Amino acid sequence: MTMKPSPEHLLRIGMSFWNAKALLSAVEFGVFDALAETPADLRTLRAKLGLHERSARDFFDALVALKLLEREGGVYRNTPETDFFLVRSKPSYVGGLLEMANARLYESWGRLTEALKTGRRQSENKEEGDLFAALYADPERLRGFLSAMSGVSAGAANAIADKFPWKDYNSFVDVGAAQGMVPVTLARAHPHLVGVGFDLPQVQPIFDEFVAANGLAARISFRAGDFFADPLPQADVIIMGHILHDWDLDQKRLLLSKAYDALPPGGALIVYEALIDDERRENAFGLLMSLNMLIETAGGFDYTGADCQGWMRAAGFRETRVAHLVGPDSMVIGFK
Ligand SMILES: C[S@@+](CC[C@H](N)C(=O)[O-])C[C@H]1O[C@@H](n2cnc3c(N)ncnc32)[C@H](O)[C@@H]1O
Repeated sequence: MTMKPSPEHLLRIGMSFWNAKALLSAVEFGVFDALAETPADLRTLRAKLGLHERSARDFFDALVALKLLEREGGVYRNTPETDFFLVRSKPSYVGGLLEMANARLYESWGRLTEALKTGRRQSENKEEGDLFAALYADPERLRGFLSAMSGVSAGAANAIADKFPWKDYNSFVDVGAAQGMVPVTLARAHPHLVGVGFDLPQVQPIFDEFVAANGLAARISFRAGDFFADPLPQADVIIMGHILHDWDLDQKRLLLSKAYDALPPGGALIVYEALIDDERRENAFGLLMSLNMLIETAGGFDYTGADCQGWMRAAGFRETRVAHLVGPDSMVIGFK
């Protein structure tokens, strides 16, 4: 029997921006924050959030249908998942990434066709080559970006804490540490570790605030620097998360060789990203992340575990291996 073809898969993908934008607007309105305070009926919730009456009911019920809210007897409440991950006041909040997607990426991705034609980045200040210079000129955007990075790296940070043999090492440097999610997670999980977050000087106040709020200022410090202009701080383990994909191949190789120089013999480099699978056909998130680098950066691109191991070997690392972390994320470890 031949299967009747169905357009369902195509239409679901083609229209999935509807789902995405409904969630992004819900985060922007603070729907999950409001319902964490108290579950509410349509009238109360609409008034609290300031929505026009025309489509408020459709909006909230669409969120119910998307399994982002629950509704019982006309009263809306968060699902366990949205209550844990999308309430701003909770330490488990990962909505910074969605806030950034809403405020920046949604619009820039509207120019994907243009980016694919020209090879040129499309996010704000298109003419400026460096994403970070463009981002960090505006303190609001800087804070939003750094908190978004915590959302991106929270799951990977826990998995790195579990899956790397930390008992054999005493110190680490997280290169391009952003708000400090990885240093905080590692220090919390392994009380013998001391760590440094290395990043551009503008990042320091936001990093220090996050580390202090987690009670870890005694074991985690910040070092300001530019990883292209300055040597990297020395430590037993160097971590680079979502760093290499921002840069072109020569810059990637330069950063890997700087990491090699900063490690002692026996030291380790951990690179983690949404690594593309070696066959380049499974990890759609990794491949789309690479397109996101087209949208966001002058020459960045994502890569496979095999690519990264090859560059590490060329930089001098004697042994390399790839380990899956969580979801689309994997790490490549290089031992000096
Ligand atoms: C994409 S974010 C990754 C953040 C974090 N490692 C993670 O995985 O969530 C890149 C980080 O690199 C930092 N960065 C960019 N250019 C830098 C430079 N030249 N020197 C030091 N840090 C830099 C940015 O400030 C930002 O925190």
